[in-house]
Amino acid sequence: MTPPLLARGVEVDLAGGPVVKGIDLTVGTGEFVTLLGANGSGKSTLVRALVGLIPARGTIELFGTPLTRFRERWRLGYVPQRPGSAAGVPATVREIVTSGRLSHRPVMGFASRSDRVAVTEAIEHVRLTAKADQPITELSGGQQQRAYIARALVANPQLLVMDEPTAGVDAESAEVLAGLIGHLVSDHGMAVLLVAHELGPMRPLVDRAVVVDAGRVAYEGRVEDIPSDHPHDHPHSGAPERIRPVQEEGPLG
Ligand SMILES: Nc1ncnc2c1ncn2[C@@H]1O[C@H](COP(=O)(O)OP(=O)(O)OP(=O)(O)O)[C@@H](O)[C@H]1O
Repeated sequence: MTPPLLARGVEVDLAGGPVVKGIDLTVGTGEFVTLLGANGSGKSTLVRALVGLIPARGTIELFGTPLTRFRERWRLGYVPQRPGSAAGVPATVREIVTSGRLSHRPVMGFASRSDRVAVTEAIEHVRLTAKADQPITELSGGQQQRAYIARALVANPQLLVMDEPTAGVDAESAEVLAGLIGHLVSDHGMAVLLVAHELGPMRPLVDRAVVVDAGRVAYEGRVEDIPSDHPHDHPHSGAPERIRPVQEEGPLG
């Protein structure tokens, strides 16, 4: 079966030089793969290349189609790292989630009844119904992250790519997210690529871990078998979740 994601020999250069140095990665249908690695190892850069946000060399195919020719955007959901709050008048939760249906609509089309139903359901799934019409800026960090996840999920993607969705979010939000993702993987066969420092409640969902070190794959296999000398926050270490500074990056995806 054609995998949702197939990457071979992916290389990315940023201003300072090579950051991703020849990575092979496959995510199969219904498979949950996590990308682990130390800060600055290239995980975010890799996933941004995989979803087409930045240029890369090598082969990247989504559902068997080369990335450059991939048009079925609804099949891919992407939750970027720590979306910053919007400047100007902040959008409500419902508006943000509705924007996730754009890939289902004709250009400039109005939201259909099915769009509205899908949006209401996605907001319910991340348990934000009571906050649906509040500006996103009035929500906690964890609730904001849930809204962005609802936006990624409202199009019913078959591959969901998430960049540290639970970094710095409250425990309840992390649990809600893990429950929801687990349901979508087991009942709908959604594939997941998760960048994480701490797996937390997502850990039981993981099929395969890929540890990135200095732009290369240093380990691939079961989470339980990751050698402890690999430079990442080892899942057995019990280290507290690292709270990282909010990045100056607008919401994408
Ligand atoms: N826009 C950019 N221009 C130049 N260099 C960058 C840019 N973004 C990231 N880098 C550098 O690329 C390297 C990899 O960064 P990246 O964010 O991909 O790592 P990461 O593994 O996701 O780290 P973290 O866990 O901290 O998010 C780092 O050295 C970083 O400083």
